[in-house]
Amino acid sequence: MSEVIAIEGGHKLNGTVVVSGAKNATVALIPAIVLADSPVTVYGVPNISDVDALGVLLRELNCNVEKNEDVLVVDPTNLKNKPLIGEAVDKLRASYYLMGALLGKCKKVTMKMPGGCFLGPRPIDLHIKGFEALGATVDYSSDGTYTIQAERLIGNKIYMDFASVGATINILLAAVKAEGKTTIENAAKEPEIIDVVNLLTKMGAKIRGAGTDTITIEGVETLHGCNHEIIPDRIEAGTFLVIAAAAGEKVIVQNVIPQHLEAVTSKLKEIGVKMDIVGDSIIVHGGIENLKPVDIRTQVYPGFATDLQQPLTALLTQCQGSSQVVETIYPERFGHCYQLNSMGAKIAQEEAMCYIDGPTPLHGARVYATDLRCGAALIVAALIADGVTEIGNVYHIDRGYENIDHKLISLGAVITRREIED
Ligand SMILES: CC(=O)N[C@H]1[C@@H](OP(=O)(O)OP(=O)(O)OC[C@H]2O[C@@H](n3ccc(=O)[nH]c3=O)[C@H](O)[C@@H]2O)O[C@H](CO)[C@@H](O)[C@@H]1O
Ligand SMILES: C=C(OP(=O)(O)O)C(=O)O
Repeated sequence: MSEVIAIEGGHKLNGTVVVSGAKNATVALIPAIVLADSPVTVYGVPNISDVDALGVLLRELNCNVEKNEDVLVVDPTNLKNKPLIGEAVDKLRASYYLMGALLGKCKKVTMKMPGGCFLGPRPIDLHIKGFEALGATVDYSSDGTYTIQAERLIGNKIYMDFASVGATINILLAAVKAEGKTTIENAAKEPEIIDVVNLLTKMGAKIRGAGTDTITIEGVETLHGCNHEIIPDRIEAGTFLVIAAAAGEKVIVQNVIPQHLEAVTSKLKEIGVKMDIVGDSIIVHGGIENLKPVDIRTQVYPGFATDLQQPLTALLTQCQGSSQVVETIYPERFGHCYQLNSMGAKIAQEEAMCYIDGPTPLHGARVYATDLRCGAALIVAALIADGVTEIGNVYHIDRGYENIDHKLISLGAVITRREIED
């Protein structure tokens, strides 16, 4: 059995939507907790399936995990290190943060290659090089399992060929308890990295430079419990800005950090979307009449986020003329184009680019979320399409959007969810 959501297009959205805690921060914060010797309480935890899968993995490691609404308490006091080779590892990309966290805490980790959205090849060579630079040996067995271990972890200077989000966080997790000083150069600067560093600092870690391209870590012997509130999800917020622009009349997107959204708000302004920023809210005055085409190039933060490329592409189908998208992070992240075309869009894809010819009326169809943000793109399209769109593979969407059906229904969308035979 699997689930599909059916969206009846054409209903104008109005009202307020509250953004949840950031998926990409949460999924790193939870593994980071195993480094502590006492319980950590995290507030603002989104109710998404990635969090459920991490709960399974932490319980496999004998951590006590309690979740009550958006509050998560993890007690790692009785942690037992064991190989992570079960199916929960496949459910999300971020299971790989347990590599860095367990290596840092226990000096040994065995786990298989992580899952997550297929966006083309997603190697983890930079993570591995970072662990090796700290003194670890890495064995990769033919069944796809890594064993990473070290007698001692010793701080080092690590230059990353690419400012990878995952490698930056994984090296941080392995280095916080290493002996001496580690410097990560060409580190990623995403807000989620700052959030992880804030948690680690509250746990007693000594880290400087998060949010810049040079992060230094002075190793400490022990880390302890603390309380932490997760930052709002800038990708969920950006998705709702696009949804509001496409299908909204007046929609207030609440609980945002506007600076985190500058790349997407400036593109939306260029398209002609009217928005007002008031404190931690963005008020969007939507409507797809007279939108201007734009060119987008995805980049590392603070550039335009690859995770918002797909939902924005759905809006670009309604702009008056040709738009162009260049994907520099994941050259194959174009699974949504075929699906949008089956709803009436005119998108041509070539290598790491796509060209969108607009405006094209969209019609309801049976489509599939090929990955999480493809699912978001299909939701944008379905809300403005003529008729009913059925979106399959909803489990991708549930990995990263808390309660998406109910959030949209509260704005006036008409959505149902049902199970189907596979
Ligand atoms: C859980 C999480 O936070 N996921 C986010 C994270 O993914 P993730 O951490 O996997 O993304 P990275 O920043 O590491 O990857 C970016 C690029 O670097 C390449 N690369 C990465 C690591 C490596 O060892 N070798 C290598 O070649 C990747 O294939 C990709 O082409 O950042 C991406 C880029 O903003 C986002 O799309 C994902 O939503
Ligand atoms: C690609 C994404 O997630 P992950 O890295 O967890 O697969 C995403 O959030 O868009």
